[in-house]
Amino acid sequence: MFSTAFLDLPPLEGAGGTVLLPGSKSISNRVLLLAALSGGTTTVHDLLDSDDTRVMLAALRQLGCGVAQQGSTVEITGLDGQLKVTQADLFMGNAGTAIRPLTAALAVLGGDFTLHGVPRMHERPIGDLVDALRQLGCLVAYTGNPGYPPLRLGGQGAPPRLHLDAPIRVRGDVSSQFLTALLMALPLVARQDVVIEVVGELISKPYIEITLNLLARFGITVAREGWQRFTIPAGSRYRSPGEIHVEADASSASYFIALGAIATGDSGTIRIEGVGEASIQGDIRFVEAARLMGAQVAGGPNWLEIRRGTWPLKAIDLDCNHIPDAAMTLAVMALYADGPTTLRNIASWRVKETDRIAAMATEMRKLGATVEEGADFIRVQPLANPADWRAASIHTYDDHRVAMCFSLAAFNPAGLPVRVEDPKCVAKTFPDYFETLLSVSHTATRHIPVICVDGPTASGKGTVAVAVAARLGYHFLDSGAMYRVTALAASRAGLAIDTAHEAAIATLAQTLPVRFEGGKVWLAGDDVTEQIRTEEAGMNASRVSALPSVRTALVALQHSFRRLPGLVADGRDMGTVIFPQASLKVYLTASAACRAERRHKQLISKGISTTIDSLRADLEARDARDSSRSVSPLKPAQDALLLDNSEISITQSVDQVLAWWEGRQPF
Ligand SMILES: Nc1ncnc2c1ncn2[C@@H]1O[C@H](COP(=O)(O)OP(=O)(O)OP(=O)(O)O)[C@@H](O)[C@H]1O
Ligand SMILES: Nc1ccn([C@H]2C[C@H](O)[C@@H](COP(=O)(O)O)O2)c(=O)n1
Repeated sequence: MFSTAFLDLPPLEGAGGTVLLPGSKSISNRVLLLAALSGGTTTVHDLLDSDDTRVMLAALRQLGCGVAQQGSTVEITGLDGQLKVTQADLFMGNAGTAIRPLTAALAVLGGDFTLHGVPRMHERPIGDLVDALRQLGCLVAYTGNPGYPPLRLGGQGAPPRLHLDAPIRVRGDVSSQFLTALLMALPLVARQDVVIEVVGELISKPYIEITLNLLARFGITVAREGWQRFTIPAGSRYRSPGEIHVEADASSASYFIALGAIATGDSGTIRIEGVGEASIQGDIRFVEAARLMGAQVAGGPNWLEIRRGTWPLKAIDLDCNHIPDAAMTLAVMALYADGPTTLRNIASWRVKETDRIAAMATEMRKLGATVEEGADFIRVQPLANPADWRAASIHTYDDHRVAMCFSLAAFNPAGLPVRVEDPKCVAKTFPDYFETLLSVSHTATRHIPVICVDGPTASGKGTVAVAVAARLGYHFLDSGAMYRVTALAASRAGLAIDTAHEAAIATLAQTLPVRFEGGKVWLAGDDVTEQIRTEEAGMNASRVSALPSVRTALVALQHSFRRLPGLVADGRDMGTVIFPQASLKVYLTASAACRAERRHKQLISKGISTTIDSLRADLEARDARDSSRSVSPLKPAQDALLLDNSEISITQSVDQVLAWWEGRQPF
């Protein structure tokens, strides 16, 4: 997951490949609660691992359920319809799919519970559900603003006396989750037939279909008359199915369906695995909307393949009540359409993670689009000409879907980058969204930004480059490590590091079995991270790096680090030879005295005893060799910015490089 303050997506062009999507949030949280309310153990496969499912799992643990997790498989040992713990304070984060059904289940079971969440959760309405529960005889109190969490349930010791004779009326026109909550809670107390009547036009019906489908898997068959009246039969009792698989998330699939429709087709198709046309999730009908806009979509029971069809996309005018979450993706697709697109009947967007109509309109305007918004619709004018697009920093409102949707703007024909603020907000449903997107997206190499940090030994290049890469979410290339590993490989092969063995060492370097992984360096399966860090290894690296054929042999390996979303490269010739077109080049230096002192401290902290004088002599010798060799000598690139950090801290050095970088961005 990208935990950076922002993620700059370079302009993207093509896309192709296979994506395996995380499990559906709606199914995951429903299944967890149903398993918790059933008796025995339910093994849940392919569970989504996200903020919202973690919130649910934590609550279930607090309530006394057994939770054993191994990767994406979780075993839940349920409560068999009885409370084990009768008092708890439950944190619900911003998970609507957790707070609503838990509120209903705990309210009918009795006990004394408080449920609260993040500030935005306390702005999301829950009054219609509370009204229905109070009608039923449950004790529910608002401890903050009336109509919104936090809530206190029960508190009077004995379980509530429920009035089950009359139909329980619940509004269905604000959120279908209130009905879902009742449908999941009432089987716990169905000593007689229990009837729920929906007041108003029920929105998001496909989510109710998911609920009914999953209830059936757990032994509850609900009778339905249209979408107004639901009956839970007397004697209903939860029965675990033993094992259950969670489908991949159809709403998450929408971004990759859109990607296939937008990205230039010559890179092949986008294949999605884990969800297909037979999905029980309502958002699978996004496929129909994407086809209307011109996408070519083929599919099977649990896979989809998408490629670009009509281009530009076709504008649509669509009632999106049946696909409220995925419809946000259509709004960004509309930027690539042949006319204005209107998405209607989306009032529920206003009470989601953020006011999504306002958020989408505001952020699309930043991209240059003309957007009209109403209480329950949004109309988007396409950005027909490349010149109409603007580079924008997209605010994401702690809303995973805003972040994911706007990543698609990086395919703009103007070749502009897009900044996505707070990219970690995707953790709500798809923690690795950006990694997945970038793994199937392509762009011209020249679009992938590179920051070069060159300089003499112990100037702090590595330290600064690693920190800059971490702040930007970029890859990091430690080119010195390649020469160090080559020197080690040569000595393991019994080759003296001299011109007589240049060809043999270059051949070794060409196929060097080296791997850089999680801060570790592996040579043919051996962890050589520490071994290549000694002063002797540095000196050998300096010698090997003076051999021209060895340098040539390592060029392709260094270039291979230039991957999306960007690279920070540290070395001696990054800016002069390896990445001469880099977007920013920094030449980092410090006085020899200062560098010797730093290296001394570094080695002492590792328990290696040495003297400052000998270190200074070594590093001056190394500088001399690196600067005077015939090929790619150490020197600042002509267009490098010089930073002498003798008198400034690491933080100041990093901030300076980032400030220079920021100064070159168009946002
Ligand atoms: N202002 C500073 N900027 C960067 N590093 C500093 C600074 N002050 C102290 N250091 C320390 O200097 C030491 C040397 O830094 P580092 O290993 O990053 O240098 P380097 O240039 O990559 O060296 P080499 O070329 O030998 O790999 C580190 O222990 C680092 O923490
Ligand atoms: N781009 C590079 C990187 C390194 N070298 C050589 C010269 C150095 O003395 C040696 C070790 O580098 P370090 O790990 O200390 O950065 O490798 C080079 O020639 N070109």
